This record gives sequence, C-alpha cells and structure tokens, in this order.
Amino acid sequence: MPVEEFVAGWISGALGLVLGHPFDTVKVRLQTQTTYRGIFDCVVKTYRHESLLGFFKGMSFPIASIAVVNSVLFGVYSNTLLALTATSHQERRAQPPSYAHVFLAGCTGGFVQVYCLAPFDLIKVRLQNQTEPRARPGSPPPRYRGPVHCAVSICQEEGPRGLFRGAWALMLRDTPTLGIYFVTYEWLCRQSTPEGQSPSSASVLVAGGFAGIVSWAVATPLDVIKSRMQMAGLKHRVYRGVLDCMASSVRQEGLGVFFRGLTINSARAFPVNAVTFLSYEYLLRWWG
Ligand SMILES: CN(C)C(=N)NCCC[C@H](N)C(=O)O
Repeated sequence: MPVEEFVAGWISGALGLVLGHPFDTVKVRLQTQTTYRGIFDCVVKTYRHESLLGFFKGMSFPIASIAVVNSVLFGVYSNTLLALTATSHQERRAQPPSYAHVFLAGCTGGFVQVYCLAPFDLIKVRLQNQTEPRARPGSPPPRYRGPVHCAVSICQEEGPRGLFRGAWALMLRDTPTLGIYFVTYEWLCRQSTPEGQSPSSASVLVAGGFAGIVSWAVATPLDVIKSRMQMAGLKHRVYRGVLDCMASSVRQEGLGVFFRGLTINSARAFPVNAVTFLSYEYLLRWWG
C-alpha cells in the first residue's frame, strides 16, 4: 500500500487548517449560539472580548489530529482508487478513472475518516464555543482548560461514548460530501487540462477551492445539526437523534437554520482546499 498519499494528506491538511481556523471558529459560533447578528458582529465581538487569540481557540488539537484525519482521508481515497482501477496516482493522469470510481473512493475515504475525526471535532467545537477571555486573575476559569482537560471532562461527565457525540451526523455529512468533493476537483482539473497532462498550479488551486465550496455548501445543513448535537451534552439538552435535532431546530428557528454558517463556510472552504490540493499534488509529484 503506497504511504506517500498518507504523508502528503497530512502535510497538506495541516497547511489548510491553519489558514482556515479563524473562519471555522466564527462558523461554529454562528451555528451554535444565537447571540450574534451575523458574521461581522461575531468577528467584532470575538476580537473585542478575546483578542486575535479568540479566533485560534481549539486549534492545537486539530493540528495534531489532522495528521490522522487528512492522511486517512487522502490515503484511503487514493488506495481505494488503486484497488478499483489498478492505477497509481502518477498513472491516473494518462488513464483517468471514471467519475463513479472517484465518487466511490471519496465516499469510502469520508466514511473511514469519520472514526478518527469524531472525537477531535467534538473537542474542537466545545473549545471554540468557550467565549470567555483568556484567564485573568480573579475571573472564573473557562469550563475546559485545554483539549486534554476537555477530553477527560467529557469522559467523566458524559461517559466515554460522549466523545462520539454527533458522530452519526458527522458520518451522514461526510460520506456523500467527500464523494462530491473529489468528483468536483477531478472534473474541474480535467476541464482545464489537455488530455494526458498534469494540471497546472492555477488549475489545481481553482479546482481545489471550488471542490471545497461545493462540498461545504452541500454539507452545511448536516454540519449545523452535527455541531448542535455536539454541544447538546454540555447544555444538558438531549436530542433523541439526528431527526429530532433537525425537527426541533426547524421548529424553533425555521428552515433558515440549515443554512447557518453557509457564507463563512464557503469563504473558508476556498483558500483551505486550494492550499490543501496544491500542496498534496506537489508533494506527490516531488516524491513521484
Ligand atoms: C464538505 N467536507 C466535509 C469536506 N470537504 N471535507 C474535506 C475537508 C477538507 C478540509 N480539511 C476542510 O476542512 O475544508
């Protein structure tokens, strides 16, 4: 099994993550809290209360976890394509796989990475939702002192299964949308590249950026539900499942709830995924 795809997936994911984390914090807050009037209001309040550091809350853990999550996603995707089409990454430019194979491999990568992503994503969302400024003498400490304290507290207060809160919604979000992600990327690369050649850097950037936007646009409704289910344990609010969370969110806030964070998700998705795909392609060409 070729391992370069796993390593390239890790490095490219980490680069994209640092670039996108401030957008991600604003998105999570808009999706789970009702105190903000919009993106601008959330950015201003976060900056005033928590300084620039507020936008980077909960980032250390994803940086560590992206090593596992993105390498599993890209590694499983590429190795599934290898199993389906008997072509390596380098051979696929001359013999492009069918879109059905790309979709199937993307869905497989998305499905498998959920098992690694679920606990890391839960901890990230809990930490991003802590709006207290950095600890000052005399002020009450935030509920979670950091990622490890957060993981231990969740295990103690909600049981070890609590670490997988929202995992069903995450699986429903990621399995089909990662199929769409890789199909969009492949399709756009092929449109802008003469047959048999490797796509240029500009093609990879644009195709990666749009693959991010399209897949996140489709993923946003389940992303909202996933984030709410992840926060539910903390608020001692229990949803009976994904459908119950959907129904109760729509009842209270209308259908618009499914599009919370769509703009910021799309704004984040372009640079993050442009950089992710560019570094992934370059690392593999460099090693190939
Ligand atoms: C729509 N979904 C779930 C995705 N496209 N997932 C792939 C993640 C790529 C990148 N790390 C990101 O966070 O955008």
